[in-house]
Amino acid sequence: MEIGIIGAGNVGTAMAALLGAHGARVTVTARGARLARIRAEGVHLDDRGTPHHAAIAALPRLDAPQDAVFLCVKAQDLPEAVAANAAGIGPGTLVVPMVNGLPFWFDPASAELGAVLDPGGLLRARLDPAQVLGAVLLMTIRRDAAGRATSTNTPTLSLAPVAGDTDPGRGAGLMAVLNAAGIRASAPDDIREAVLVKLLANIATNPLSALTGCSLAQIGRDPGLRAAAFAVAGEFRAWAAAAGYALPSDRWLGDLLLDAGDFPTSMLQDARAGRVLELGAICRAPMGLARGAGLAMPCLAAILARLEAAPALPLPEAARAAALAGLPLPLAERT
Ligand SMILES: NC(=O)C1=CN([C@@H]2O[C@H](COP(=O)(O)OP(=O)(O)OC[C@H]3O[C@@H](n4cnc5c(N)ncnc54)[C@H](OP(=O)(O)O)[C@@H]3O)[C@@H](O)[C@H]2O)C=CC1
Ligand SMILES: CC(C)(CO)C(=O)C(=O)O
Repeated sequence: MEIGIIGAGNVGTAMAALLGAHGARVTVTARGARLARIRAEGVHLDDRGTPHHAAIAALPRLDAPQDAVFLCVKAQDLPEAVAANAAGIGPGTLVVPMVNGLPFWFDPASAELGAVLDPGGLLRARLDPAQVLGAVLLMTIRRDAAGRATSTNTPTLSLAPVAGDTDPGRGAGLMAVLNAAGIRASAPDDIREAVLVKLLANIATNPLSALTGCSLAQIGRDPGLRAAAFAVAGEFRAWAAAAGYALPSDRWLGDLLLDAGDFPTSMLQDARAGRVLELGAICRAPMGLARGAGLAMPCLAAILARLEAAPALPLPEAARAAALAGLPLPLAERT
């Protein structure tokens, strides 16, 4: 099986190292200095103390159809990445967008989602829903200046077709390759519900971490930050309940924060590096759906307004308390 990995950031590097080190035929795409370094040194992952290294093919863009392609870019970069790698995606290629947030395939009929997640309609035009496997990745990954990745929890991937009429077994071969590489891959009963469960963690923590510079465990330990995270989670859960999904409790979220330790969320990593934040898929798309259902998300809206008004991100520690003051928390979350 030929596997293409588009994007050699945190997720792409970790996937390429695990798959490549376990004998899968992998080609990764990268740009500039990162491409040169992968060609010279391969890809490296330290997975909870176990090193994985693979010398794999690296190209600026895929040049031949693959059996499966993992899209390991930020959600807002998906259209450009798919267009640039069109030669690697044939009609028989399985396409796996490894993005956080609401994915473009979540509700193809929603114009509201399309406007945020696939503004030019390129993803819907180029990708047949029957070839897309929805994915939810549970992994905490970061990289050092040399591009070597470190991950601190068991790599766990939920994977399933997104179109109702696709053979649910499609992707079974890919699943076997992933499991052989130590990635715990399985098919959830409902891939959309799995997306929302992960999104509960992201929507509650990523913007808050980018604003304040705090890790997941810091958010879990600090009463003010935790209250804000739980307030956003409550707003999101209310929309999900109206849409027919029961999401896990604040207790689940609190445990996740403390278990994750001092991990800087992917959005905090972006804020520190001055990169575009993944706010469309993680915040604006769900807010749009909630708005459409007549539900407001005032605490999330206030955090977004503060992110937009911040002169630089994350805010210095001295400015943290002022940034959190006056957030519209429900009574239950006020300390
Ligand atoms: N970090 C984590 O622990 C986790 C992240 N996620 C999610 O996974 C997704 C990927 O995140 P992550 O790996 O952290 O992101 P990174 O920013 O680390 O990596 C993104 C990669 O995409 C490349 N890229 C950007 N635009 C394009 C393009 N147009 N064509 C080709 N390549 C492109 C970048 O290359 P360049 O550097 O050249 O710009 C970079 O290598 C996100 O949705 C994130 O939220 C999910 C679970 C955990
Ligand atoms: C680890 C986690 C769940 C944090 O919210 C994540 O997915 C991210 O950092 O983007």
